[in-house]
Amino acid sequence: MVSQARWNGLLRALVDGGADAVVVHKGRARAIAPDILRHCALVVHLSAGTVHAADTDAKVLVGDVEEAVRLGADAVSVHVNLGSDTEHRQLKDLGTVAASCDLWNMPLLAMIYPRGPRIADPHDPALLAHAVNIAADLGADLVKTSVALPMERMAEVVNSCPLPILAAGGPPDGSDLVSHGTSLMLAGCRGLAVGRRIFSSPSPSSLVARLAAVVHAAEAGTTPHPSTIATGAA
Ligand SMILES: O=C(CO)COP(=O)(O)O
Ligand SMILES: N[C@@H](CC=O)C(=O)O
Repeated sequence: MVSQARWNGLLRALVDGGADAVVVHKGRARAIAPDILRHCALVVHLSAGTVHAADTDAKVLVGDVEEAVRLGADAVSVHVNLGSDTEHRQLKDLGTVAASCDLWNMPLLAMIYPRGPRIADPHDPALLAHAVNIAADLGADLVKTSVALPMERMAEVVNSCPLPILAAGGPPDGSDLVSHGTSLMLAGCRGLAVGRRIFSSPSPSSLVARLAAVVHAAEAGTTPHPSTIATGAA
C-alpha cells in the first residue's frame, strides 16, 4: 500500500517511462492527479477478489461501465478464471460487461486465465488458446492471459485467436524481464502487462522504458532477437 504522494509519484514514473496504459480499480482511478496520465490510457478494472477468500479463484464485479465512463476511462477490464468453481458466473459477468461496453462504445480487455481446481496445467497452450477464444466469443476487444510453457508455444495461442493478446506478468523463475518480454513479442503478443516486477524495481521508469521499447519495436517490426538484448537490473 502506498501514500497518495507515492501513488502519484509511481504513476508519473510509469508515464514518463512510456507505459501505454495503466490498469487500476475505480478508487485508485479517482485518486490520479489530473495532469499525470497524458499519453497513457486509463483502464478501469471492474473485477476483484483476494487471496483471503474462501474461493481464491472467484472474481466479482465491483464496478460498471457507466462508472468507468464518469472516471474518464479509455477502456475497462474484466477477469475470468476458466476452470474455477464460479466460472459460469464470471463468464456471465464478462458477457454482461461486453453488452454494456457496446452501448457505451467502451473498449473491453478480458483477463482470462485457466485457474482453478479443474486446471492441471495453467500454462498448457491448448487451454490458453481455448481461454483467449472465449474472450473473443464473448465480445472482448483484447485479451490478457498467462504465458504458455514452453514459452515458444505462445505463438500457438496468439495464432489461434483474432484478438490482440497481452502477456501477463514476468518470468516465473525471476529471470530477466526484458528478454522475457522480447521473446513474447517475437511470439506475436501485442503487449506486456507487468505489475510487481515494475512496482518493486529501484527504477520503475527506466524499466518501463526498456519494456516499452521492446513493445514499440515489435509494433514497428524491428524487434531484435532476445540474445541481442542487453540485460540489466529488472
Ligand atoms: O497481469 C498482471 C496483473 O494484472 C501481472 O501482474 P504481475 O506482474 O504482478 O504478476
Ligand atoms: N493479479 C490479479 C489480477 C490480474 O490479472 C490476479 O491474477 O488475480
